[in-house]
Amino acid sequence: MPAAFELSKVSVVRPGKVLLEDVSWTVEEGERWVVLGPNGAGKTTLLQIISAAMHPSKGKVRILGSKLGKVDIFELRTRIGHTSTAVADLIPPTESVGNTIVSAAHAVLGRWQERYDEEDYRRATQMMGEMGITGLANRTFGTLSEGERKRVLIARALMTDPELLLLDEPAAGLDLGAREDLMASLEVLSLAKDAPVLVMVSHHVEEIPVGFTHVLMLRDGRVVAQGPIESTLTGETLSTTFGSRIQLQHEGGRYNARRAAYGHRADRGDGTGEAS
Ligand SMILES: Nc1ncnc2c1ncn2[C@@H]1O[C@H](COP(=O)(O)OP(=O)(O)OP(=O)(O)O)[C@@H](O)[C@H]1O
Repeated sequence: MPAAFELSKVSVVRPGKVLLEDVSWTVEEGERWVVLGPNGAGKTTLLQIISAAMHPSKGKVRILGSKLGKVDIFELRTRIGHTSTAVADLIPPTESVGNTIVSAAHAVLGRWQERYDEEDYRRATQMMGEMGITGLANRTFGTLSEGERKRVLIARALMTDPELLLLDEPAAGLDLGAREDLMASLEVLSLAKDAPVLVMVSHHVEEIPVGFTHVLMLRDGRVVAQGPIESTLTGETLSTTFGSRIQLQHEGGRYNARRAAYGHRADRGDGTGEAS
């Protein structure tokens, strides 16, 4: 089976600024990745590359078996789900939740006169169930809380049964309860056998749902570390990525991080920490 996507020595350069430098990254079927990094590290730029929204200045990109530059990107994009605040901003506030989700079948934002069949409605209902928002079907998008909107966007992105689902900071701006509700929905999704390959961008280890398998850490456009989350996400790699001595704890499949107390080594956290 080909990799879900493969980046080889990818750089993105803009006048006076290197956004990504020499990034090589392969993601296989069945993997769930979190991309961590501080503000300005290049995370959104990386998602733009793998969503076929941007071409690199240098390097090679293969997405879902096709080489970027030699494939119909409009066809390719229909196989990729993408949620971000930019997508949310395009949804008319008066659109119902049900229509916001079902209209993904025609790749439109805001329902007009398209026709949908039984299967479209069945799938929209199923996705609302999976994201725990069935009760919101008749509400308008503009009246939803931030947490409810995030789950509607994910249900919409899942509507077309994408092979690759990209989540750009899905928990940003959520309160603790809404974040944990979203984490529960993402945990169900990440553990589902038929789920798409998942790539989630975040600033916070607390926002990594149970079931995520791999991590890529970025700083100043360069990869600090990447690999299986258990062995790659450590106090040491987090400290290098965020430029601060960080202590990591891991319990019940979830992570939390804080500044390392004086005398603690910023090392892999298993709840004990080590004095140096
Ligand atoms: N067209 C451009 N020209 C110059 N610099 C750019 C351009 N687009 C993005 N940048 C810069 O590139 C860097 C990486 O941006 P990007 O949005 O990918 O980072 P990010 O990791 O997603 O950041 P954040 O966490 O703050 O959203 C930032 O410093 C940004 O200001």
